Amino acid sequence: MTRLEELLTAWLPAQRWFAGKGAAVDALRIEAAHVLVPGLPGLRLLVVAVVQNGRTDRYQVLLGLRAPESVPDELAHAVIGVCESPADLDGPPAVAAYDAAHDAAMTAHLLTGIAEHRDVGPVRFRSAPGAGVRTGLRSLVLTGEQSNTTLVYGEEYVLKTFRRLWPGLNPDLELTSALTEVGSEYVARPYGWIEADVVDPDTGRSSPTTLAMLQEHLRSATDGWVLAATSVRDLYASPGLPPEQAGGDFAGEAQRLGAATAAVHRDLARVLPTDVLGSEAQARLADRMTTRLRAAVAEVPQLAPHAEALHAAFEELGALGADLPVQRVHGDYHLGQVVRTDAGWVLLDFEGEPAVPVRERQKLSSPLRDVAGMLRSFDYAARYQLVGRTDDPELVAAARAWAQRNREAFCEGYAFGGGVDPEKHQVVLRAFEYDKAVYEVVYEARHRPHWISIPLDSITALTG
Ligand SMILES: Nc1ncnc2c1ncn2[C@@H]1O[C@H](COP(=O)(O)OP(=O)(O)O)[C@@H](O)[C@H]1O
Ligand SMILES: O=P(O)(O)O[C@H]1O[C@H](CO)[C@@H](O[C@H]2O[C@H](CO)[C@@H](O)[C@H](O)[C@H]2O)[C@H](O)[C@H]1O
Repeated sequence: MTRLEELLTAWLPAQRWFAGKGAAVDALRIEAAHVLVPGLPGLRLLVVAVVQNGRTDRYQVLLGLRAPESVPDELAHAVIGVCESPADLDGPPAVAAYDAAHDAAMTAHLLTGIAEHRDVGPVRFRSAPGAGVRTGLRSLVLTGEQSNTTLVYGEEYVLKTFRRLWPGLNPDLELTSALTEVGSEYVARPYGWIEADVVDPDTGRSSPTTLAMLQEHLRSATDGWVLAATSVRDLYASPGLPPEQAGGDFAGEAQRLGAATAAVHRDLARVLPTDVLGSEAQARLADRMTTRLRAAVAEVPQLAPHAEALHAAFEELGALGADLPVQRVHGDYHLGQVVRTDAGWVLLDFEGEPAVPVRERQKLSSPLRDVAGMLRSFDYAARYQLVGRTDDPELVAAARAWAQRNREAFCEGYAFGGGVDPEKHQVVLRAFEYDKAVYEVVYEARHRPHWISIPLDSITALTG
């Protein structure tokens, strides 16, 4: 009979959050299978090690096991397959294995665990100091293009389960907690987390690793990407009109978002370490960008014609000379990471780039890296409705005008909100924008090949 490992080998690569798309799975091991609730062996938290091209990545799977005939219809879409029963499961010889994130009867235990500070073997459930956590709420999985899996409990909480596991405290929990402690109005309050000790393959040591974060659910939130996309759609529906006259103008929001971003950067610099990069450190930063560019060109050959121009921009950063202030930053900032609530903009997902080890993501960086991320996102919002239609010069000009207007508004808001004026730091800003666009080309090649033209077209336009 099929083993669970075989089922997972077929299932994992098909998941949106699986990072190793495009490469074959050479081996898969279940490194840990924690029964989360004593007496409930049908709910397990798996740490699954996946070997691809000699590299091992670890993923978290909340696994449900039931007798095949007792899987209810509403869980049919979550079934991974039927496999032989684990030795410690006192039940039928064959069980249906399914993604228990979709099973509200199972996920209720996660909330209870957090509320009760449970320790279950090496898995620790914790609530944030002073946070009372309500239990008995039903969860639903948020759908969407995500690197993780987020559950919404009633109207109260979201529980973000980190799918790809990197040893260490997840920056999302770390930075959101730090900002909440200083009373920032621009983040959603964390209520708790789940962690376990996971072995760091590089050091062989086991370190506490964040598995999930429980956070305030922002009920009135509208995704920044959705708002921006609506504005672009309005513009395309008004041929010949400039963005400021087209209705649905986004510039006011972009400006407020810039100010909110500056406030968050200011708070992060106040409560967490800061430093200044001198010329040698800048040269190393530029070298890292070049290394990433080389790897990207090897993976996506369409980048090759632009490599020289991109490299030149990185070298300019390396030779900057003037000191570069660095601090903790968001690290993967874009319109899908911000939501507009009744009270204003709120920043989410301080996790950084999920494909980068947590150790790297905890390093200090220039806040202009986040600014560059958001400017790239304006460019994405302007271009994505043009995929396959770039031969319409009027629409292309409208897209350019929209991105430029919102870019200026965001930078103005950022400077007004107390940040440096991004437009006065062109060399740094450009290098970060190019570096992000290179990252995006690889990201799209792996996850959304039909969108790869978006960053590639921007790189063509940016590098001339
Ligand atoms: N606290 C929250 N309140 C309301 N919606 C949220 C909250 N956290 C996340 N979301 C929604 O879930 C989406 C994905 O969350 P995010 O943290 O960015 O996960 P991922 O790392 O998987 O992209 C966000 O774009 C937002 O729409
Ligand atoms: O939000 P995540 O942490 O999952 O970030 C990853 O996925 C993002 C896409 O969902 C990706 O962002 C890119 O696409 C966005 C539009 O969908 C665009 O606004 C961003 O500018 C662009 O970078 C992000 O890079 C990736 O890490």
